[in-house]
Amino acid sequence: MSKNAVRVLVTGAADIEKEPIRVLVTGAAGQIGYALVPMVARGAMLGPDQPVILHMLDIEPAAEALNGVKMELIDAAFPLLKDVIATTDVVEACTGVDIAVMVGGFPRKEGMERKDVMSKNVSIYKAQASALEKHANTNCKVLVVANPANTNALILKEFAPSIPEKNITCLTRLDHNRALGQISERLDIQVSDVKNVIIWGNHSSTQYPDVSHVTVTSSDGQKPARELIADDQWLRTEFIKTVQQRGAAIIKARKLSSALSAASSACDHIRDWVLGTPKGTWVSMGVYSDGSYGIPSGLIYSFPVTCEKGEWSIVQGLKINEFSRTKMDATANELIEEKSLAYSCLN
Ligand SMILES: NC(=O)c1ccc[n+]([C@@H]2O[C@H](COP(=O)([O-])OP(=O)(O)OC[C@H]3O[C@@H](n4cnc5c(N)ncnc54)[C@H](O)[C@@H]3O)[C@@H](O)[C@H]2O)c1
Ligand SMILES: O=C(O)C[C@H](O)C(=O)O
Repeated sequence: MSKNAVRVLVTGAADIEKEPIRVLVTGAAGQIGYALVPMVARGAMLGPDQPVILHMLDIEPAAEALNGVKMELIDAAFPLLKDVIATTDVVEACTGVDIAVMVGGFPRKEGMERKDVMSKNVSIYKAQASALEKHANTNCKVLVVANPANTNALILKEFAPSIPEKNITCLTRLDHNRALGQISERLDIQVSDVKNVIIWGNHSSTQYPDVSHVTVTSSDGQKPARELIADDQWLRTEFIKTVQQRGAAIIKARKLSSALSAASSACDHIRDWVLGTPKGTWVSMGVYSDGSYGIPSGLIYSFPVTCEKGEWSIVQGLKINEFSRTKMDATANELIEEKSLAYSCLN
């Protein structure tokens, strides 16, 4: 049977293998790509019974390394991995994909701000928007990881007008997970017992990690994290700063930007989007603003969302105090500035 043929393996009356889902990873020869593709092939993104076909894109200078990644994927003999396409041709990479994880681009190096990588990256996202629009599946879900992630996603949305705007998102789940991690460390509890942090805004040092609604599961039920931490000064200063600056701290320590945590969080983002968020839990996703919470539309902004049947919805009705309002507006203002800078880079 050819690898591309739709397989229906009937091994027992009720045992029918699902059709493979095609997942594009751009920048697949890079460090996030190298961590991400085995996670996808193992089922960490789409579930342990979901076959996948990986489409890996990189640029010509990385073609040999990309082929090496393909060789390793074959060598790992992942049962869920039905085929691997490794290419430097953007059309071949985008054709027929159901999920696109856009990691390709230039990472920030020590001492650089995200704005420094803006001009290199937004032009890549403008070009790849049209390839996705023309060649991906109509309902393709897009996750932009490469920085500046929110603004790259916005450029992709603007230059791919026929992709539904709800299908274009950016990664702030890493920041969300970092905030959960900091709270669990502070309280010396399991991270799985902490939920409902919010990352508002930009995946940058202006993001606002908000603990106002975080709860902790303990033997006597759910308790607000704020009450258990009992140190508002820490929550308003050091905690926020640590989460905002975590990317820079990893770069300082590794001399490379975060990769395994970024790859794992990208899997979390797509898994929850496609398979749904657990009841009573929300996650943070960078999505196209509809004006909720007074955030201007026309920006890709991180909100708390729940997901069901492959659709995200912004959690509504949360109380916003004055401290939060100021921080939410500051990060929105940075995104407005980034948007105009991005357009000036494209002109
Ligand atoms: N949103 C987040 O939470 C988050 C977290 C970590 C890193 N990042 C960002 O993710 C991106 C990738 O990081 P990395 O550490 O893997 O970088 P990397 O340099 O190791 O890999 C990037 C890869 O992209 C490739 N590439 C460059 N231009 C391309 C193009 N036009 N098409 C396809 N591929 C192209 C490069 O050849 C390279 O292999 C960076 O922009 C980084 O800042 C985002
Ligand atoms: O901060 C960076 O530039 C890398 C990445 O976005 C991160 O958050 O780790």
